[in-house]
Amino acid sequence: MHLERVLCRNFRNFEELMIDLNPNLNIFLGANGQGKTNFLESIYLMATANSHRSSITSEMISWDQEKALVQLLLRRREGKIKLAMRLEKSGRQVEINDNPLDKVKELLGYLNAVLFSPEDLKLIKEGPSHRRDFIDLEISQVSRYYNHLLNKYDHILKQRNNLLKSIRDGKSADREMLSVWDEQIAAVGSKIILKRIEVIDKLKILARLSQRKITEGRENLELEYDISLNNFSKKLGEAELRELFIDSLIAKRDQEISRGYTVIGPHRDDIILKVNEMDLRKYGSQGQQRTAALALKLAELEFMKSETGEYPVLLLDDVFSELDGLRRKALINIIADKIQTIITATDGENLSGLKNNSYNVYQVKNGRIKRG
Ligand SMILES: Nc1ncnc2c1ncn2[C@@H]1O[C@H](COP(=O)(O)OP(=O)(O)OP(=O)(O)O)[C@@H](O)[C@H]1O
Repeated sequence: MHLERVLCRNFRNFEELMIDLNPNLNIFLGANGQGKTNFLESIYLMATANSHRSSITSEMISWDQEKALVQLLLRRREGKIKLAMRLEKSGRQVEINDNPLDKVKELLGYLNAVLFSPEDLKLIKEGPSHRRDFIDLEISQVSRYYNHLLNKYDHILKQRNNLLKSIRDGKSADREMLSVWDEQIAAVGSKIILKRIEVIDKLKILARLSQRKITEGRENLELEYDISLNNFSKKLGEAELRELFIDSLIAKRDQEISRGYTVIGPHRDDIILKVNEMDLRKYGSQGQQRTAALALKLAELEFMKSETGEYPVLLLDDVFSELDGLRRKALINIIADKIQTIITATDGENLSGLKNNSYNVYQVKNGRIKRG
């Protein structure tokens, strides 16, 4: 798939912007703070229905305005699609081919995009929530049903936590109601866990391949789902996993009541990353961590291709200056003509290897973008 046109009106520092993109490579150059990341944000917002920088709609609207619009023309194998998001301080509305959708999340699955930015090192270095978000966002882009499960799980978790707090604080003694929530959280949570494991099994093969390629066979990257339920075995089917989930909740009853929240479930799980059998987060060098972040992103591209039959759009936010020769080469080889890529950089210094393709260059200055 590729984007043909991006239109932004009163989005961040863009008053009115209409950019026609090259189906292969697009390079956006500009000094710091001119609007390069804002441009990528407008695209990623349409892929994930959320900004990667802020969940607050009003922050994306130009400061002196009440409303903003982002509109994309997308070409997929089955034809052209027009996606639009209208942002107002009170919320967002989305449209597909000029037809409004009921929920913003229904935008998921039309535009698939992979974003790689220096921030992605957090995926390796920081806490489990970054890795959970990574896997959840990735699956949500190819499965609206999975996203629906996540929303349902969040809702059940909140209700269950409220009840646990009330019991702890002596405001409620409704332990029977707790059993009802146990059933519900286990039913939805088991589905989420099984899907994550299935996807991680695919990703680990792809990421391992990428890591070996980038390091010329020196590093083996491994990914493993780290589940918070005791006695879990990969052989369990959905019904058995649900039973195990409920039993585990019952075993944790006193602990959960004294803490006032749910201590096990997919919201507490993690992904363990190892290089050559060593825990990457704790012991990996900066270089190994950067390579793994890149390998995961490359795996994400291939995973989406295998799920949807088309490569997603690749957004690279100022990453070339941070990559060494080998990693840069690996990324350039992947991009080569088959994936529409949108790159931002402060200058073209590290991008020379890319320019064999057909490409457009744009200059970004103070919220204006000009080709050439
Ligand atoms: N809601 C908004 N309304 C108007 N301007 C905004 C808004 N949000 C951010 N900006 C402006 O956008 C600019 C930042 O743009 P952006 O983050 O795209 O920078 P960049 O070109 O990617 O630079 P860098 O290379 O430093 O990342 C800043 O000048 C900021 O003041």
